[in-house]
Amino acid sequence: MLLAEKLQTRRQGRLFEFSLQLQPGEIGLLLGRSGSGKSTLLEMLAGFLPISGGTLLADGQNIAAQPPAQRPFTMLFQQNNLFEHLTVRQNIGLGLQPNLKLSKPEQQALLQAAERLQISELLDRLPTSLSGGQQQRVALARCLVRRKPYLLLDEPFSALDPALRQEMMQEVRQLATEHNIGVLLVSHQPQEAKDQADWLGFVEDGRLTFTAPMSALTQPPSEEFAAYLGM
Ligand SMILES: Nc1ncnc2c1ncn2[C@@H]1O[C@H](COP(=O)(O)OP(=O)(O)OP(=O)(O)O)[C@@H](O)[C@H]1O
Repeated sequence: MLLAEKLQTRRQGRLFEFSLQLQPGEIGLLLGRSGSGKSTLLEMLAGFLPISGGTLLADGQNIAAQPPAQRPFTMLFQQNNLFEHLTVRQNIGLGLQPNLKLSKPEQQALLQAAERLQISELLDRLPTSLSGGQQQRVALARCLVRRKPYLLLDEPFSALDPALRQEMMQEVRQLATEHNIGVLLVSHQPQEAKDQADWLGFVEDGRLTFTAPMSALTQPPSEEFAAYLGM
């Protein structure tokens, strides 16, 4: 389980402080207005921002001082996840070996991930020749081969059309369940993401002010949240 308690950082003098729990195999959906701090939370977890206070435990181990590469996270952004001069095969391979010298089992893992994400026939193409949806599948395949227990998704599908966004969300749901990966997903499309999420968190002014299991969410709990949802 991932556990953050009063995890703090400062940006431009502003305090961000987050507490949350994420179980393996669970998808937590993070909503909130632009600038509220959703990306900041993911960047703190991933180790891209200095932590100035609080606790960060992954499966009981304190990971707050670990560099990003050693933390149990892989992160996927809205775009620019791929190296344009490398083939799809090489882009996925980077998740296994930075020098791209893959052992036989690693090559096998790469092929399995490509098959799992239905991109086997794209392996020798360059990312620029792929559609946005195909590119995000390649990026997801790289996340998958890294075999990290937690996946941080920062609006990864927002550039895709609605049908494709739904399809990719279903894919993430299946990957989370099959591989027992805990997923934190930032999305501005709550209606589309909510069916696949286990719980929802609302970020306001640098804090997670509200979390609830999806099943318990019949009415938005605060005026601010209702306003965000346009209700
Ligand atoms: N690289 C940065 N350097 C300094 N301040 C930043 C940086 N990125 C974001 N901020 C500031 O931190 C605050 C929170 O930004 P953050 O990107 O976490 O919000 P967000 O909720 O993810 O917004 P959005 O939904 O627009 O992506 C904002 O006030 C923003 O200006």
